Amino acid sequence: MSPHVSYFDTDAEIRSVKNICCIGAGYVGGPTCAVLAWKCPDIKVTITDIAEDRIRAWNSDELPIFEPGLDDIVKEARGRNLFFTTDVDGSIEAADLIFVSVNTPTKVAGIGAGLAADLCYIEAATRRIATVSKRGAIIVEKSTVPCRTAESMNQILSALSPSNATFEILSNPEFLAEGTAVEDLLDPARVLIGSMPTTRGRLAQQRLAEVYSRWVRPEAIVTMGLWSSELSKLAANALLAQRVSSINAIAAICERTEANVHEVSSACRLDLRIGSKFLEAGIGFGGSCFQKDLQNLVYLSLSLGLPEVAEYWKQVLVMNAWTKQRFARNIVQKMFSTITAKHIAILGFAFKADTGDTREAPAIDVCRDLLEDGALLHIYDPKVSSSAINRALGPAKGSNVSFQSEQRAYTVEASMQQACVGASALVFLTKWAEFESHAVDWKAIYASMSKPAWIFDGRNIVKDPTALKKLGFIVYQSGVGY
Ligand SMILES: NC(=O)c1ccc[n+]([C@@H]2O[C@H](COP(=O)([O-])OP(=O)(O)OC[C@H]3O[C@@H](n4cnc5c(N)ncnc54)[C@H](O)[C@@H]3O)[C@@H](O)[C@H]2O)c1
Ligand SMILES: O=c1ccn([C@@H]2O[C@H](COP(=O)(O)OP(=O)(O)O[C@H]3O[C@H](CO)[C@@H](O)[C@H](O)[C@H]3O)[C@@H](O)[C@H]2O)c(=O)[nH]1
Repeated sequence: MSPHVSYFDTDAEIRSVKNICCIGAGYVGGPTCAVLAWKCPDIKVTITDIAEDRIRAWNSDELPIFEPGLDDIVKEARGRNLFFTTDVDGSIEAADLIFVSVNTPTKVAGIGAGLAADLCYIEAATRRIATVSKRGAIIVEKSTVPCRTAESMNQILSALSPSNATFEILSNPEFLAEGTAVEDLLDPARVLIGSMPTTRGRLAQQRLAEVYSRWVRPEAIVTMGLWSSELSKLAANALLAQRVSSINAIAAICERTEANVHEVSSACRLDLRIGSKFLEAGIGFGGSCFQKDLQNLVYLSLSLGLPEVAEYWKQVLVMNAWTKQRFARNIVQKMFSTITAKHIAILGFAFKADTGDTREAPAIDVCRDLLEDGALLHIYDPKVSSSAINRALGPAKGSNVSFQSEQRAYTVEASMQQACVGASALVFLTKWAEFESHAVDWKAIYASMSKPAWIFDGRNIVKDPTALKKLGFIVYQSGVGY
């Protein structure tokens, strides 16, 4: 290993941070560095990506992702000290500090397929840095990576970079949740900064801490070892996902015992040792992170020769898959065991509210199961485009995609009311505030539907089932026994 990469203590200088580059303009790189630029007007922040359409969108009035509050921040900082560009090399070359915020999806082929993280984007970014950065830089792992990924990055830098370039790798995992990204970034529960236990490692850690300390409470900036920081990200997501699967397992028991999971979870929440968050039962967790990071943890455990640990975390995924399936099966069963040619309104498609993201959305599995059983779906989501739904489900019947062989029986609708017209059932799959609003005219919706009219609530949206039953609806709620 070459001495210019600080696995060893050296007296080489770590520059103060005046110019930041972020590789990857996605759901994490975009908001994270936009907030950083907004809060630190004296630091030049360049977000770079190989995806031209994404960069074009970041430079336009239609940002590529929807996050409450993000538009205003980008508008204020863009062109002042925040820049979006496809010039990856130029951005790297000028940077004192480089966030690596590329995607780390689950491998789909080869060794570890279906479990291991695909690190090809991390490797490609690291190789670019090694080749292009003449002076060296602090490199910050922002992506979620398996424990000890920094070691491989270090080896790449050692092998490829010029000998007078000095690099230091830090781990700074991101904990923002989609839909509340700006809020989370402005007031994070914690900012982890992991470094090697060397003088230079600690100095680099301090440099990054200085940047965050411009707006983050000092007690929330936590420094630790590099490997602990990498593993903390996987551990946090595993623990959160585990809570969701645990309450969904309890929900299944509730449905068979006339118990109500919302009452049971509120009883549990009162215990401060259990805590109040992440105990909402429903149709299972989605999103680009929980499943991928659990798979990553399962693979890591197997690679470390810990099959019992791997099996333990795998069960969280098994319970989640079963929860989605069980919800779809319940719909078929309650609707007289056949949904062939029945119209069903799907309300919500995003994996959670306040985002247009559909990655691993439970709605995809539920819709696929219902379509498989012959239903005709009418899908409405306030933030998910019809092209995103087409990508997730395959093109709708009647759409003009001539080269696609398999077409699906669904339409994308412009409103909740429109989706419900003529439907036998409405199914809540995302907890959008507009579905819970007092402004919803349930009487009119009931009148517009086929009879009997069912409601299947997978997101605890219906607060007064008795009122809806009085109107004539047959109401089923996840985790509520009747
Ligand atoms: N989405 C979230 O809420 C979230 C939260 C915390 C952590 N994370 C983690 O952050 C990482 C990024 O997630 P994301 O959701 O932003 O992914 P994303 O797919 O939205 O964005 C990644 C971007 O990186 C770009 N990219 C890939 N290789 C590149 C290269 N060599 N040079 C330049 N650009 C390159 C891609 O084109 C893409 O636009 C992942 O590891 C993820 O697990 C995500
Ligand atoms: O009680 C709950 C809480 C969440 N969910 C579902 O769980 C999924 C994930 O929700 P959430 O964690 O709020 O959103 P993400 O954007 O996926 O954020 C998670 O994943 C990110 C990526 O790693 C982390 O940074 C965040 O800290 C972590 O919360 C969604 O489908 C939710 O509907 C439930 O079903 N019940």
